[in-house]
Amino acid sequence: MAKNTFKPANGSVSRATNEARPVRNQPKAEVAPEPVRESRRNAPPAPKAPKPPRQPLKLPNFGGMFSFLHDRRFQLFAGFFFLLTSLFLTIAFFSFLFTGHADQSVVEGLGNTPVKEAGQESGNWLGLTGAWMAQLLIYEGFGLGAFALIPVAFALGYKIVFRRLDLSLSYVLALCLFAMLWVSLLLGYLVLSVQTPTDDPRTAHSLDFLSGQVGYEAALWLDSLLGWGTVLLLAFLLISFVVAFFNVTTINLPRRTSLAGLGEDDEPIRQPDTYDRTGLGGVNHGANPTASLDGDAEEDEPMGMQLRYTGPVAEVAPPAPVKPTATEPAKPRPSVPFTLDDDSTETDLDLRPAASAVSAAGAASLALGGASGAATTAASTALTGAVAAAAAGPSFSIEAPVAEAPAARVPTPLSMADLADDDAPLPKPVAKGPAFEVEMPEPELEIETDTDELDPNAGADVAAVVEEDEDAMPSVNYDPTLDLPRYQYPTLELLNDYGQAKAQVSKEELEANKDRIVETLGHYGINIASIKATIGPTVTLYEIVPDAGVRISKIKSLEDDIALSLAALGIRIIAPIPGKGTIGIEVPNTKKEMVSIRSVFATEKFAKTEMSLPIAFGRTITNEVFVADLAKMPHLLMAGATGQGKSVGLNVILASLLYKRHPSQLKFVLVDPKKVELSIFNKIERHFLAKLPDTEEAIITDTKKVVNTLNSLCMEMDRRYDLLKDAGCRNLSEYNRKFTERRLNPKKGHRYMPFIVLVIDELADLMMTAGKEVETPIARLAQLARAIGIHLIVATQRPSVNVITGIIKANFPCRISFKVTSKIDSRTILDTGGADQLVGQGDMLFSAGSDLIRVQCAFIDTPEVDRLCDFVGEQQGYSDAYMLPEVVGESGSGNGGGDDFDPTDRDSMFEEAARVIVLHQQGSTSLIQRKLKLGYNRAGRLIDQLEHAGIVGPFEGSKAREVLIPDEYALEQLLNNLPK
Ligand SMILES: Nc1ncnc2c1ncn2[C@@H]1O[C@H](COP(=O)(O)OP(=O)(O)OP(=O)(O)O)[C@@H](O)[C@H]1O
Repeated sequence: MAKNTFKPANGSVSRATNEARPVRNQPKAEVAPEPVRESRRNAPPAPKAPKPPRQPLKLPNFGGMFSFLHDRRFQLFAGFFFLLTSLFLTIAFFSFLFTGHADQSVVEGLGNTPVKEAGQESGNWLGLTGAWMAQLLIYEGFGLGAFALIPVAFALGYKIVFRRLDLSLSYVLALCLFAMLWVSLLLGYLVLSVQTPTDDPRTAHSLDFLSGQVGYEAALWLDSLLGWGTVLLLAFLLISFVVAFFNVTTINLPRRTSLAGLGEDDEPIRQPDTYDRTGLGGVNHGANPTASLDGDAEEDEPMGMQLRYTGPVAEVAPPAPVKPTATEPAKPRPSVPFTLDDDSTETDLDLRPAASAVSAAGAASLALGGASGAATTAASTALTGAVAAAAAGPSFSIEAPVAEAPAARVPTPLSMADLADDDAPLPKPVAKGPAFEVEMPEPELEIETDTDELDPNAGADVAAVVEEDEDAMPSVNYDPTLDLPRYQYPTLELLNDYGQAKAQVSKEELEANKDRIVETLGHYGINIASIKATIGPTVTLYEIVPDAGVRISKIKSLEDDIALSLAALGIRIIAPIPGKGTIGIEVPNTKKEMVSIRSVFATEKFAKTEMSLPIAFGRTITNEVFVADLAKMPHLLMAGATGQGKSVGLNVILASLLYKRHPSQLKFVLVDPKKVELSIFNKIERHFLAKLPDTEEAIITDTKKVVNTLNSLCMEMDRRYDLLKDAGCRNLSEYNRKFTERRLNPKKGHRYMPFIVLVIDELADLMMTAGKEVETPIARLAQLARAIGIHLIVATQRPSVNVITGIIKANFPCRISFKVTSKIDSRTILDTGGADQLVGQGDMLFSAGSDLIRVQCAFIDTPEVDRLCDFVGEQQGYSDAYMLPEVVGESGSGNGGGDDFDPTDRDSMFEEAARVIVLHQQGSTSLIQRKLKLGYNRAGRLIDQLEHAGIVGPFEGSKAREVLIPDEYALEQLLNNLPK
C-alpha cells in the first residue's frame, strides 16, 4: 500500500508557500476494488474455489421476546448441543446395529425395571439413553433411514457455531428428510418382500429394524393398495423429488455426435458446468466424463440421460420475442447462440452420476441384510450425494437456497445456453451471433454484526491512524484514545437492516437487452464476436468484443441510437474499456437494488480495513464494496444536481469515518451554507467537531465565518508544518508515531495531531458570496495540506466553471459525480461526459485520475444518521470542540504571528487582561472576553500582546495557553518593568 508522504522537492518541509504542487502526480486514492473493467478479462478464468462465506444467522425477532436467540453465547451453546447430538446419534445408532436386539427388551421393560438396573443391563455404548434413542428412532421409527438425522443435527450445529456452511440448512433438511422417509419406505417394502408367510417370525422380526415400524407399516399399507406398483411409486417419488429439488425442466436424450465440426470451428471442448446454487462460485470444475460441446459441435454422448436444468435466475421462459421498434426494420432477428466460458454455467443436468449413485444407494440399502451400519450410512449419504451429483456433475456444491442468497447479489456465472430449443441443434456461435455470457459477481464476505468486529478497539488497528506500520507499540507509548478511554465505537445495530437484496434482473431483460444491442449495432454493419453481461446493483455492463476491423469510434458515435433502441435512459458507453479491447455498454436495470449502508459496513473489507480514513462508498457494478482512503485521495470534490444523492453521499462519508475512528484521531470542520444539511452532526461537537475559539456553533453556516475558518485551517496547516519540521518528520503519520513513542517533547509545543476533515456542503454558495476569499485558502489547503492530515471534501450542486475554478479543480484529483443535468457539467467535474447519463438516486461515478468507476452509493437515511450521532453524542466527550487557531480579524496578524508587534502600542485593557489571566492561571482568549466583556477581535489582540510580553506561552491548539507568570506579585514586577 503506497504511503502518502509529502516530500518537498528540497527534501525538507518548508513553511507553507503558494507554490503549486504537481497534484496529478500525487499518489492516487487507494481504491480498494479494481475498477470494473480491470477485473473482467477475456482470459479463461481460473476455476474458482468455492469460498465458504460466513453467513449471518437469520433469526426471528418476535418483538424482542426471544432476543436471547441473538445472544452469541446462547447460539454457541445451541450449536455445540447440536454438534454433540449428531455425535451422540452416530454412536448410539452404530451401537444399535450390534446391540439393538439385546437392548430391545431392556428398553421395552423400562416401565417395570428401575432405571439404574436397566442402564446396567443395556449393551448400547451410550447406555440406556443411547439404547432408548436408537430404539425410538430406528426400530420404532424410520429404520436405517434414521441415520439421515445425523447430518441434519451436524449441519445445524456447524452452521450455528461456525457460521459457514457450503450447504444450506433447508437443503440439508429437505434432502435428509426425504432420504429418511424414502429409504425407510424402500426398505420396508424390501423387508416385506423377502418375508414369506412361512418365515420364522424371529428372523422376520430381526429384519424389521431396517425399515423401522414407520417404513414397515407404510410399506404394508402400500403393498395392500398397489402391490408391486409400490416400486413404481418409489421411483416416481424419487424422480419427483429430484425434479422439484433441482428445478429440472428439460431432459436431453443422448445424441449421436461427431467431433468433426469442432476442429473446423476451432471451438474448444467445454465442460458442462452446473449452475451453482451456492451462489459462491462453487461450480464444478472437475473433469466431467460427459463433457459436452457448445455451439453445434456435437458431442460423443455416452449412454445415459441428460437433463437440462435451469437455476433460479435462469428459471425463466425463453425470452419474449423482441418487437422491432420503429427505428428497426422488421427483419428476422438473428438467433444468438451462447458459448459458455469455463466459469459460465451450463445448465444441463447430467443424471448419470446421480443414477449410478442412486443405484449405489439402493445397493447399499439392500446390502444391509448384513446389518452393516457403514453401508447404511453410505446409503443415505449416497442418496444425498446422488441428488447433489445429479445437479452438479462431478463436483457440485450445494449452498444457500435462492431465497437466502438472492441472485442479484449472488456470484452466479450463468449461461443462457438453454434458451435455445433443446432438441434443435445448437447453431454455430461465430457464424450466427455473438457468444453471450452473464456474470453475477461475487458478493463481499459479510462479517457478523457483532459490534466487536467492526470496532477498531477490538482489532489490532486501534491506533491505525497513528501507526500505519504494524510494529506494536510498547505499552508505555502515548495512546491518544485514552483521552476518552470508555468511548464505544458505533455498532451496526444503529443502522437499518434491509435484509438481503433481491434479484433484480431477469433473464428476459438480459436477453432482450443483449438482442437489441446486437441488432442495433447490426443495423450499422457492426458485427459482434461476443457479449458478456455483468450485473450490478444499478446497471448491467454488457461487454462487447467487436469483430476484427470494427472501429471503436463508430460504436461510440452510435451511443444515442443504442440508447434509443434500448429505450433506457442512462446508457453509458465506454469505448474502449481501458486496458481491454472491449467496449462496455452500461444499461440501467429496470429495478435498481438499494445498497444499504449496513450491508456495506458489515463487510470484512470495511470492517477489517487498515486504511487511515476509510470511506465505504457503496458497491461497484461488480457488486464489490468500494472502499477508498480519504487520506490517500487526499481531497475530494463532489458534484451532482439537486436530489441525486449528494447529501446522502456526504452522510455516508461522515458515517464511514465515525464508524472507524476515535474522537481523538479525527476532527471535522463542517461548513453548511444551506444550514440544514449537516446540522444533525451538532450532537457530536464535543467528540468530533472542530471550531474557531469563542464561536457558539461548531457547524459553520455563515459565509464570513467560513473565511475565518479557512484561514484558521491554513494557520493550523502552517503550525503543523512547523512542528513537523521541528520533529524532522515528513508527514503526519511519521510525526504522530514519533509523538506516541514519546520521542517529541510536549513542552516544546509538540502534540498529537488528529486528522482534520473539512467538509463544505455547498461550494457554489460560498463562491458566490465570498469568491476569491474562499478560493485562495481552499486552493492553498488543497495544495499543501495532505501531508499534515488536513483533507477537504467539497460538494456542489452547480459544477460550473465559476464554482469549480481551474485552481480548485487542479488540486482535487479525486472527484465524485452524481447525476448532473448536462454533458458540460459532467465535463467540468470529471473532465469527461458520462455523469449526465447516470440514473440518479446515488448512482455515481468516481474518478481518481484517469479511471472512472461507477458505484452505487450506499444509502443511509436521516434517522440512521440521527441514531449514530445520538450514540456518539451521548457518550462522554471532551469539554469542548477541538479548537482551531484564532484568527485575529482581517488586519490582525493572528496568534503568534505578531512580528510587527509594537510593545508600546498596548491595549488600554492590557494590564487588566494580564491580571485576569494570572489570577485564573488560564491563558485563554474566551476568559478575557468573558471577564472583561470584550469582543473577540480585541481579546485576540490582547492575548497576542500578553504572549509578546512573556505572560502567556505560545498557542497550543485546542488547549489553553500556558501562563508563564506564577502569581500576581511576579506580574506586578513584570508590568513595572515593561517599556511604557
Ligand atoms: N444511495 C442512494 N440509494 C437510494 N436512494 C437514494 C440514494 N441517495 C439518494 N437517494 C434518494 O434520493 C433522494 C435525494 O437524495 P439527496 O437528498 O442526497 O439529494 P441531494 O443531491 O443532496 O439533493 P439536494 O442537493 O437538493 O440536497 C433521497 O431522499 C433518496 O430518496
